[in-house]
Amino acid sequence: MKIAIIGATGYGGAELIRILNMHPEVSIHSIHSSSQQNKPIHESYPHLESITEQVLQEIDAEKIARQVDLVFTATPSGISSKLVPELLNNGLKVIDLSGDYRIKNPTVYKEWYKKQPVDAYWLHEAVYGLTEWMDEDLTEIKFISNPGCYPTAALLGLAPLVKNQLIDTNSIIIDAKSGVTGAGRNATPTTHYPEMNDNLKIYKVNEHQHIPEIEQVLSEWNAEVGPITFSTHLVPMTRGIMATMYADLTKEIKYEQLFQLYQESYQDAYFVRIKEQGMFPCTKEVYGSNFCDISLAYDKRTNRVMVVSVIDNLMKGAAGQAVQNLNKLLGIAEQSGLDFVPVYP
Ligand SMILES: NC(=O)C1=CN([C@@H]2O[C@H](COP(=O)(O)OP(=O)(O)OC[C@H]3O[C@@H](n4cnc5c(N)ncnc54)[C@H](OP(=O)(O)O)[C@@H]3O)[C@@H](O)[C@H]2O)C=CC1
Ligand SMILES: CC(=O)N[C@@H](CCC(=O)OP(=O)(O)O)C(=O)O
Repeated sequence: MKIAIIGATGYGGAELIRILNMHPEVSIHSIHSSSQQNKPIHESYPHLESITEQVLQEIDAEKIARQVDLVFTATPSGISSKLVPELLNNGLKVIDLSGDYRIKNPTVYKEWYKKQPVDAYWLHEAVYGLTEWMDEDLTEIKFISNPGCYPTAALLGLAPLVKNQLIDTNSIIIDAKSGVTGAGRNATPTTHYPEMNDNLKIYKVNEHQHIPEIEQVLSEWNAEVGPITFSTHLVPMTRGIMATMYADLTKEIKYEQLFQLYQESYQDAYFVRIKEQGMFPCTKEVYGSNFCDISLAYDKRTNRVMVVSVIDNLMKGAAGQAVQNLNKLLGIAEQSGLDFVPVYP
């Protein structure tokens, strides 16, 4: 399949180039930028020099549609909302990495993103791409909205508990931490080195735009789920997300039963690895890979369960999951082009 990448100069776009270059069924026909046209991508990303000589091109939906079958839009929220309808109207398939098509209620999107929502028609067209929990036959799908990075880690960690009504749905607390690439390539006063190095920051308290995304999916799984508590922290590391989640169990249940439930829930999920008791995952064990590693603990004193879920935000949290979704769309093995060992240490 021939594909194009818009937003190729960003971290998500560069990661798409890296992994799609190794994909057996895909060729990257063109890469696009709104600000760096006619420049070779390796000027922005020297690590790509030997694998591509491609030059960044303008964003012209009609022209792209004549040349490729599918476009990845690794563009900011508020930009994808304008770009994607144009691409779809030209007959292209699209996998969008932004937050513009994840929230199904336009009023909720506007409240949390502080941006103009897209027309409800396009929200309806978008299939939410949390790959492990998608029921649709994706080979017929034209448009996938890739999940947010934090929601991916949190939802994969909570799914078995919520779907099986094992927790008090009003007791969910998600305490999440992210590496700085989660904020994109442009430095800001919050993310540049002297501010971030040797520092730990909590941010967007009770205001994070991923709150409604997580609540939307949890309540699709279990209608009783109410508002969640979700806190986000910036950690002085490049990649990685750890979501530590707590909830009250509705009945007494042994650790072994919980562990078995998680193993069964993810027995066919190549990229979700359930760790043995006491083997809590760390972000480095998934670094540069599409894996999500999950561990559980049960505190019998409080009857509370704790779930720890780690991903690489640029991979399973963005480009990796987008390629996993492409594989579903192509009807090929979900690990095609993604089957590599994490970088360690
Ligand atoms: N970083 C992460 O961990 C994750 C990111 N995401 C989402 O993925 C998307 C990309 O994120 P990320 O790569 O980190 O962001 P970056 O800020 O690193 O890159 C954003 C890209 O968007 C392009 N862009 C900016 N303005 C426009 C415009 N007006 N028209 C077209 N393109 C534009 C920029 O390229 P240029 O200026 O050259 O056009 C740049 O390539 C975002 O929606 C983000 O929220 C989702 C999950 C995780
Ligand atoms: C570390 C960091 O700043 N992370 C970003 C993730 C943003 C993102 O991925 O945005 P959408 O999913 O909404 O498009 C944040 O917390 O806002």
